[in-house]
Amino acid sequence: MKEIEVVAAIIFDGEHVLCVQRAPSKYAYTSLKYEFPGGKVEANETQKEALEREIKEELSMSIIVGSEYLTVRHSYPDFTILMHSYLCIATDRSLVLHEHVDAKWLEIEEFKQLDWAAADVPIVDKLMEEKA
Ligand SMILES: Nc1nc2c([nH]c(=O)n2[C@H]2C[C@H](O)[C@@H](COP(=O)(O)OP(=O)(O)OP(=O)(O)O)O2)c(=O)[nH]1
Repeated sequence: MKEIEVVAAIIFDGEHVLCVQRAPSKYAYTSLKYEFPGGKVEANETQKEALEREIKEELSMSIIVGSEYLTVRHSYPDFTILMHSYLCIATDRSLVLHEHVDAKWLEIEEFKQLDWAAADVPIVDKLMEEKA
């Protein structure tokens, strides 16, 4: 099955983390799900460069990319993603939604209220365990 490499930013501003909702799409399993912003890694860029580029394109935000947090391989019915998540810091909370339909700054304890993309669940669980 086709595997795509994806980077995702866990963006902190103090105790709050940015959670964004995907737009409706043909794939029911990612349509309107919450995720950590990011996207596909292009040829000739590092994961860190891909993250900085995606966060600018999707949210007009700049971030400081820190350490890698968790890598998840998840198979959806039509493709597999290999997703690298990074701990990041927001330099400013202001953002513009260019692709997503909602953004929430939540404390980690509040994460369970959201309907997350399945690939994100191990990341959400790890953040929640470490916070507990
Ligand atoms: N960015 C991101 N993508 C995720 C997460 N969880 C998850 O299942 N995905 C999936 C959704 C998509 O199928 C894929 C990422 O592709 P994308 O469509 O966001 O990437 P992109 O911005 O480069 O897309 P494109 O429009 O250029 O094709 O990974 C997540 O937390 N963050």
